[in-house]
Amino acid sequence: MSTEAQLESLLEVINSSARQAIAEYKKGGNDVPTINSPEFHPLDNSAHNVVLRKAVRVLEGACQQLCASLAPPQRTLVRCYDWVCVDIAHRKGIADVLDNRPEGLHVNELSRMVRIEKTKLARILRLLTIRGLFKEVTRDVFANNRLSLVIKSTCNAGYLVHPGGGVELQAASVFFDTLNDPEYGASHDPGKTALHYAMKQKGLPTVSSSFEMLEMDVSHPIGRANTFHKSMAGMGEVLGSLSVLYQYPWNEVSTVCDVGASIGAFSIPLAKTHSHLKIINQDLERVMPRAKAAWEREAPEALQDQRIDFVSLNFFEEAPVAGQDVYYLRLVVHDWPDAKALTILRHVRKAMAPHSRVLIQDFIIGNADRSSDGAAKNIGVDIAPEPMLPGFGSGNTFMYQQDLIVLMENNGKERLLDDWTALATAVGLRLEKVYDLGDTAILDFRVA
Ligand SMILES: C[S@@+](CC[C@H](N)C(=O)[O-])C[C@H]1O[C@@H](n2cnc3c(N)ncnc32)[C@H](O)[C@@H]1O
Repeated sequence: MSTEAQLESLLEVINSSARQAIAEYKKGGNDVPTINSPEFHPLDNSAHNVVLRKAVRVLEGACQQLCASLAPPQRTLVRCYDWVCVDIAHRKGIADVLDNRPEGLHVNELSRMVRIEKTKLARILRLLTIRGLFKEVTRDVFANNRLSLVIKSTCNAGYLVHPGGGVELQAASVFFDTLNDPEYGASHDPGKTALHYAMKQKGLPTVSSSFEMLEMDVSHPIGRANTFHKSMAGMGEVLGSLSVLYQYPWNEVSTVCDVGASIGAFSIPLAKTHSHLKIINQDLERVMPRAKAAWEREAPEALQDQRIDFVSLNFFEEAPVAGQDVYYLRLVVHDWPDAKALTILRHVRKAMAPHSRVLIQDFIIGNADRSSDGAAKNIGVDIAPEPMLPGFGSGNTFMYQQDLIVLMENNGKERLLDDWTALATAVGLRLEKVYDLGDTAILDFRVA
């Protein structure tokens, strides 16, 4: 394909994916949202939006690829502080203050309420408006819109920007030094990461992985128990991962063990949607009280009907409860380097009966040379149309960001399909099928 033909193809991909997204929004007689829409669209909080998510994955990837092709390269290199501003807006509760004020609020008044100097606040908010977050109604008057509603304190997604105590910021700020350090740079130990490097520099006690920090006293400079579990629920919302509730044939199974369940951000909705399932919530002992409280609050009927059990587990030391139909690991394996991931999967394999399945909900990175596209497609992975970058390019930005976050925190990693099958083969599992959900995927493994 000539270079110009490649750009023409990208334009076609942009056009067709945008039209597909518009059609999805219009289903059921709804309007298509615009950047100024003041309210959520019914699809925004729906678990039935896989087609939309897949269209947007293509649209975002192709748009960015076209811009990066046509822009002077220096221009694409600019540093981006959007997330710093999102974090400030979230922690200051600006979307809450603007709630039910469609006419907006002058920055002078807003500044008084959230205690940020007014000219600085206006500049922070103005940067966010170019990303579609908040609306500048008239000069210096800001209002909520559909995007800013997502960072109200009642939504979980905002917590993802700052899961707690600024851990990510601290790790990122020393990442360069960590990579150059003779001890940390080459290490794949989950206790020798940029995060640990930052802690060492501050003279803080060492921990074996970032999860140990969750339970540190909240007065600890990087303790973060309070917001981490909310951020996990937020992660589910950002990724639309609950679409699995409708995309997987749950009628084929009766028992589910949620391994590394946290407080049940996946298994509570699972219990509510598929009431025939008996579920076991397994995580570290210290997480159990918080998990029980979440189930009592959000799914008391499951407790009453004895459809949920809580069994503590250290998946590096022991196997989960034996003989369940499904072992579900959502965003767990990506936290760990291969050696640790193998230990977890070996323990899960040990618990499995011949009929058991392991469902891993995680990310799949596209292969750069596209040599395995055919095999991936056959097993259920969507393939980006040519001439898009493999794996949908920046249509999968969140996945590549996660790859860096788990690297900086635990030496974890996102994996190619080949990496997943290699891990599985090593522990006596085979990949039966992949369910591509647009952002994450479900890898369905069976006993080999
Ligand atoms: C990234 S979170 C995912 C939580 C949950 N699966 C979800 O998607 O909401 C990883 C979970 O693994 C748990 N975890 C970490 N180390 C563990 C261990 N050694 N044994 C069992 N669970 C562990 C953490 O407590 C945390 O809840």
